[in-house]
Amino acid sequence: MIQFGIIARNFSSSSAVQSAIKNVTVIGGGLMGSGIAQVSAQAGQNVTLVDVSSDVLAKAQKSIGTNLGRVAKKVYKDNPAEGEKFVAESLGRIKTLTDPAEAAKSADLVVEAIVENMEVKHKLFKQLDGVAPSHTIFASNTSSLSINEIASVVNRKDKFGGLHFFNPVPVMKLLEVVRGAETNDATYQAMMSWGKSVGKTCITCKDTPGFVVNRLLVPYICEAIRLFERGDASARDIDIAMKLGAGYPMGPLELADYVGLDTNKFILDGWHKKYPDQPLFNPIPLLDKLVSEGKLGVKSGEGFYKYDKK
Ligand SMILES: CCCCCCCC(=O)CC(=O)SCCNC(=O)CCNC(=O)[C@H](O)C(C)(C)COP(=O)(O)OP(=O)(O)OC[C@H]1O[C@@H](n2cnc3c(N)ncnc32)[C@H](O)[C@@H]1OP(=O)(O)O
Ligand SMILES: NC(=O)C1=CN([C@@H]2O[C@H](COP(=O)(O)OP(=O)(O)OC[C@H]3O[C@@H](n4cnc5c(N)ncnc54)[C@H](O)[C@@H]3O)[C@@H](O)[C@H]2O)C=CC1
Repeated sequence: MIQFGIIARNFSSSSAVQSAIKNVTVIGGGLMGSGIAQVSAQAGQNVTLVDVSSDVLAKAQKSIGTNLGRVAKKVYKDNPAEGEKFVAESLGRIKTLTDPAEAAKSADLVVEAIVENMEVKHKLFKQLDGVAPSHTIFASNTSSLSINEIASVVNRKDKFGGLHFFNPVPVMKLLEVVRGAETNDATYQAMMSWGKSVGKTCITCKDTPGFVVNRLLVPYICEAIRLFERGDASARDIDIAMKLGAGYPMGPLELADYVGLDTNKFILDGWHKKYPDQPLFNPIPLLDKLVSEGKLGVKSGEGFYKYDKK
């Protein structure tokens, strides 16, 4: 059962974890950025959500409203008026912009959640480094890229780290806090307390491929795809096995479809290129085939399973 207890404590009692960070700029208003903006706003922070696309921003505001409504229904089930107030106040703390430089000028913390591409991330952080106040902490929500490599283009390497959230952000309780080679103690502590202030349980990770979760999850999903590819079991049986035999909320092939097969492939290919001697990161012909056919999972309507298009 999903519990919103930690989230609820953030705005409903004086025991909420305090963070010195009050102004958060989230760059990228897609799946992850909208969730990060939501949890920050519901914890009482001033949020600027940035995307290059104003359509994406409009969509993000709509989905944040819906998801805040889900939280309110649960937390304020006996007091709907208070729930409506919570939704309106949280939404009121989120402003949207299409210019990252403008948004960084008043930020205590910038959390980047844009496309998983090193060059694009470099271009963004280089620009931000020139305009953000000197105290501003920069963090990336990257799933698979090196934090040190992303940070290599900024001068404030001591104020740079990883804040890796999980999908769906409002529900998943973990936050991986990644210390880069030059992340200083003050930045690390500030990231840890900010993570707690938005209701997450934080763990500390080194800047290694996939940090903790994805280093285990990616090979696990890949082994499940290989097992299916060999014909050792059906997709449904593999998923049932891991749900009922290992207690996972989703089976590995369902999860691969949920995350996106293109994302799975992108991560695997990147790691294979970087670590060619690691057999766990070898390409998987079936995964390559599905992606080349446009079968990307839930978002395209078909992956290992078929889905109704929304
Ligand atoms: C090679 C691979 C590489 C990885 C690639 C990179 C990705 C990364 O870097 C890291 C990641 O994020 S990995 C993915 C991590 N996420 C998971 O493993 C999700 C596993 N699934 C689940 O936990 C549940 O099925 C789940 C929570 C999704 C749905 O739960 P249920 O099955 O119980 O379904 P519902 O009854 O619909 O939902 C339960 C409660 O949660 C609320 N909810 C669901 N989705 C939500 C969303 N998007 N936003 C806000 N609330 C949401 C839902 O309302 C429901 O609440 P209640 O009705 O109040 O219980
Ligand atoms: N999808 C997932 O399950 C997870 C993804 N991540 C990571 O989070 C990041 C974002 O992933 P998603 O939210 O899934 O992607 P997404 O594709 O849903 O959203 C990315 C957004 O960034 C915007 N964007 C691209 N370049 C930009 C720029 N220069 N300035 C401002 N906005 C820009 C795009 O318009 C898009 O709306 C990636 O680094 C990904 O690896 C981390 C954890 C889980």
